[in-house]
Amino acid sequence: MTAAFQDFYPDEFSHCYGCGSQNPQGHHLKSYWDGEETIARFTPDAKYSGGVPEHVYGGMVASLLDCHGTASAAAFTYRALNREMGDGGDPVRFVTASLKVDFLKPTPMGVELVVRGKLRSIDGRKVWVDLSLTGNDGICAKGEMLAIRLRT
Ligand SMILES: CCCCCCCCCC(=O)SCCNC(=O)CCNC(=O)[C@H](O)C(C)(C)COP(=O)(O)OP(=O)(O)OC[C@H]1O[C@@H](n2cnc3c(N)ncnc32)[C@H](O)[C@@H]1OP(=O)(O)O
Repeated sequence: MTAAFQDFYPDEFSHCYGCGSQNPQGHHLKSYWDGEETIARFTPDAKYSGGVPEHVYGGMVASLLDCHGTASAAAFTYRALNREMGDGGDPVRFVTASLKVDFLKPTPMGVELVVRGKLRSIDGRKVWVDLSLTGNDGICAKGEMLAIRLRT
């Protein structure tokens, strides 16, 4: 089975509620390559409802974009450096500096959501990632992230 980007985060940095393997209460989001883009799939539990039970609340949508975006920034950077995650070199780690979310339509509950990341640009430690979240009837949200590479 293919390892997810998050599987390569060092344990001491894997406590994120959205994607950390060391957080037993968290969502454990997993991000992968899909050609030149990145992809993650997630089906929120019914307790993450928005105004009505049929819709997912916006914080969950933003959280999925957030975690997939930083993982994608790391993956894009490894690829740009012609490196592999887990290659034994200095780990490439990112945090979110800025995340803009456009909520285009309600996100449906009870279906698998698909989150995609596309590299816009890499400028030194700054990586811009374009994000989208799709339900069963098209794109529900779009995001723009500026991720910053942590100094090692
Ligand atoms: C840890 C590894 C695993 C992580 C996995 C889980 C991640 C899940 C996603 C998250 O939820 S991350 C948590 C939410 N994010 C944070 O808590 C980050 C808080 N902010 C910081 O720690 C610092 O502000 C940050 C590391 C982002 C930047 O501080 P630095 O001192 O390293 O860099 P600096 O302030 O010099 O900024 C670097 C460049 O980015 C630019 N920049 C920083 N913040 C910006 C911003 N908000 N908007 C636009 N540009 C920004 C800044 O202008 C500068 O541009 P230039 O190089 O061109 O001069």
